[in-house]
Amino acid sequence: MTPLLSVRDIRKTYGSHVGCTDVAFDLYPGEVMGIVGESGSGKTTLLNCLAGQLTPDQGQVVFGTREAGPRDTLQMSEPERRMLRRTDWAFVHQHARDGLRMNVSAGGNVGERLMAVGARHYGDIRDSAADWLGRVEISEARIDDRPTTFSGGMQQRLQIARNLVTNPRLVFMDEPTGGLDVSVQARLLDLLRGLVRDMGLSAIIVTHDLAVVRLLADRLMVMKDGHVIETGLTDQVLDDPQEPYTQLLVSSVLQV
Ligand SMILES: Nc1ncnc2c1ncn2[C@@H]1O[C@H](COP(=O)(O)OP(=O)(O)OP(=O)(O)O)[C@@H](O)[C@H]1O
Repeated sequence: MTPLLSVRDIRKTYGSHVGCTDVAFDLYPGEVMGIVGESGSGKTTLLNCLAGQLTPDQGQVVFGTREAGPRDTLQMSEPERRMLRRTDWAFVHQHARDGLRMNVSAGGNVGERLMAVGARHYGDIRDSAADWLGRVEISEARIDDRPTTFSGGMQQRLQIARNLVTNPRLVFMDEPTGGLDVSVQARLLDLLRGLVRDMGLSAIIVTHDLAVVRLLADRLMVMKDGHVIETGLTDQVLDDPQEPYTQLLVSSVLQV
């Protein structure tokens, strides 16, 4: 099987400080990769390099595009990358306000993504938006309301609907359940797990919450000081960690 994403030799420094280095892995279609590690280990830096939001100092990120097959996204022009972000890629931010347009209605937030990929028929767009609101457990009656009137959990579910409505090939998620109440997190996680399974999503999820990767990720990368120090199947890494650092992480001794 051809990988959906092939990452080679990624390095990103901030001056003399290493953000992440020596990162290489393949992600296959339908696979969910979790990236875990304590605060400052380089998770977000890596995710942003992979998602084209940060330019690494070196490396390759070859992605299987729908339109033109495998392409090194780091060699693309900015307009090409922008197009990818609107079509094949999706990015779920930790803070829903970073991924939503807060002064546009819930239906508009979802419909806008469809229009960006060419949908023009108002009735169809509204129907899809209503359908997606239902899929993320937001009442259709709220379709004309702005996200500012939603709870944090609802905003996050709306952000997920906005991201998934166009059927992206790869979803990047940065702490998707972070900053929410514990009970809200559990519900969101459950919803995400259902969507990942039903849609056969390919995703890369950064989190410090091992419960999130336990439920969602097929494979794990553990990061420390900008390096990937352990990789493997999620259950294998969490149940039988090989590296002392991973053992600390799993036993919750580290503050992550
Ligand atoms: N814009 C920046 N300028 C300088 N150093 C940075 C910058 N962004 C991140 N770093 C440093 O790079 C390292 C990796 O940071 P990064 O945010 O990727 O870690 P993280 O694992 O995502 O942490 P957190 O879970 O707290 O978000 C850290 O030492 C951080 O201080």
